[in-house]
Amino acid sequence: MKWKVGLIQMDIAFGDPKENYKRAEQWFEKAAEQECTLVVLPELWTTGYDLTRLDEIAHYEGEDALQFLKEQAVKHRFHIVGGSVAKQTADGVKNTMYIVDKNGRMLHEYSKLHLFRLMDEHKYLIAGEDEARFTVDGEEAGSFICYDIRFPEWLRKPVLNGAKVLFVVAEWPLPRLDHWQTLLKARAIENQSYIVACNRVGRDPHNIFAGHSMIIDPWGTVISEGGEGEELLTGNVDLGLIDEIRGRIPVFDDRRPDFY
Ligand SMILES: NC(=O)CCC(=O)C(=O)O
Repeated sequence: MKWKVGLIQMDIAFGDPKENYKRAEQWFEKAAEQECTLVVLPELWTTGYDLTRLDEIAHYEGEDALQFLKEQAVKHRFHIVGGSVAKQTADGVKNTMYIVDKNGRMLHEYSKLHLFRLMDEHKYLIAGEDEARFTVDGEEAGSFICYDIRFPEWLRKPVLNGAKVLFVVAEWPLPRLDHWQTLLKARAIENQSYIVACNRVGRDPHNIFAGHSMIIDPWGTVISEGGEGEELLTGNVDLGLIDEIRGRIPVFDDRRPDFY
């Protein structure tokens, strides 16, 4: 399977879903012009980290955000890894990613497993308990949200069940840009998998965000990397490369799971 992926490295209007829908719609137009076949949005792309106003701005059961993603996918005939949105549930608000295919079918829902205390997530959000593994175009993949990438054992899990590409959506601040780049490269190399990671840019009242969205191949080579401004970052993902790399260094055959 080959995809032309488009990473929407956008700025996000703080606490203003209506404005962010408009912006996302324009980015989707650009992705269609570039003939992308799979498009990725960043974390919390409708609200940003306006956590104190979630009562007002979180999406009731995620419904309107999911509907928007489905319509855009059908309109442009591409798959969408829908970043994440603040989903209001009966138990509290989750940081939730939706993945929809080009026919407007929801393929997968994943809520962030690891809440990031440094940005107060633990005070306003509840953690998810979903599996990270899903299938798109018949290919196994994994879904992760930002801080999740610091937990290698969590990214390993879908890979041990066949995942070849790991999608990451983020609002990762600039002061830890080197962590972002290093962790993503390590996750690609150790898992011999593609990493497709979309980060936001711009600033909110508390943070400046790093951009530097990345597409990394299973050898750890960075195929495309964004700068620190808004852009649609594109690159080709060829899942045929996975078997070649895993054959070159057979890490998965050489594991000693009896010891760990
Ligand atoms: N939104 C996040 O989860 C940020 C994670 C982060 O910045 C980190 O250093 O980890």
